[in-house]
Amino acid sequence: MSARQPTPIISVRNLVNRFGKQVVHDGVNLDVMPGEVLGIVGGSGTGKSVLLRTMLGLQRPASGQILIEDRDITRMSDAELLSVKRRYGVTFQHGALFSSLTVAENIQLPIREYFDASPQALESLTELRLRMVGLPVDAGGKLPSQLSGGMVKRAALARALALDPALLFLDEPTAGLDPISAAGFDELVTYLHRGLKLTIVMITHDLDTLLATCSRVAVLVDRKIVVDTLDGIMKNPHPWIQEYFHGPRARAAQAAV
Ligand SMILES: Nc1ncnc2c1ncn2[C@@H]1O[C@H](COP(=O)(O)OP(=O)(O)OP(=O)(O)O)[C@@H](O)[C@H]1O
Repeated sequence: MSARQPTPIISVRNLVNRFGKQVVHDGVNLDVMPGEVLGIVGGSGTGKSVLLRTMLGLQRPASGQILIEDRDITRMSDAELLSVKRRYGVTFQHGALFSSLTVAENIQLPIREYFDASPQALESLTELRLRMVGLPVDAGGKLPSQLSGGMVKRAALARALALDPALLFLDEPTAGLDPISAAGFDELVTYLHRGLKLTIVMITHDLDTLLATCSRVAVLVDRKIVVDTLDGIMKNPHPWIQEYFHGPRARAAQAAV
């Protein structure tokens, strides 16, 4: 008797996205399996952000399906979509936190949106999330502008984890960080993935991050997607994939692992 394949937590089927005459995705298929860390890479302008926005239900595709836990979000009403959104956390590359709110207020925002929590419950949840991402509790009282770049990324992660999601989307989580802070963030992602059994989908340009954290990689090339294990993708003969994984910068990253 063969073991049953687990159901994908996200299934992207025949996705087409276009803007006017420009076709960005032309039949993209992608399964995200529960508990995996999937990295999405691709050259500039290949449609990584558009894919992320479509998977998050922020943008409707020209055609195709996005099934999250077997429900097609492209056909949902706004109210249904809101209940799905509660199940995942996101950190965006830009506009991570509201600058006029303290870190604690930022973390509490998604909780207040869905629950009528008491001030004590909000405070202890905030403290827990800050500790989970390796921030001191007093960071909660600061404004984002009073934190370092690495701390802002951690605070954004704390907010993404506020509702205890099963699924986490990270958009360029280490962009703009120095190599030591980036490596620290990679360790944190791996620790949270193992400890919380999270499924993580991450867009990244950072090969170090990809090698340190991801079990499978999806590469956007020629308006389609190629998905494989790290070992498998490195053997893929596509010229862009070969350059990305075996070019001069790639060799330096792999030597460092
Ligand atoms: N709202 C929009 N209107 C028109 N064109 C858009 C829109 N959003 C994205 N595009 C186009 O779609 C293509 C893919 O954009 P996207 O931002 O997804 O690329 P990316 O792979 O994330 O790039 P980068 O790595 O540089 O961030 C680009 O050519 C972009 O100009």
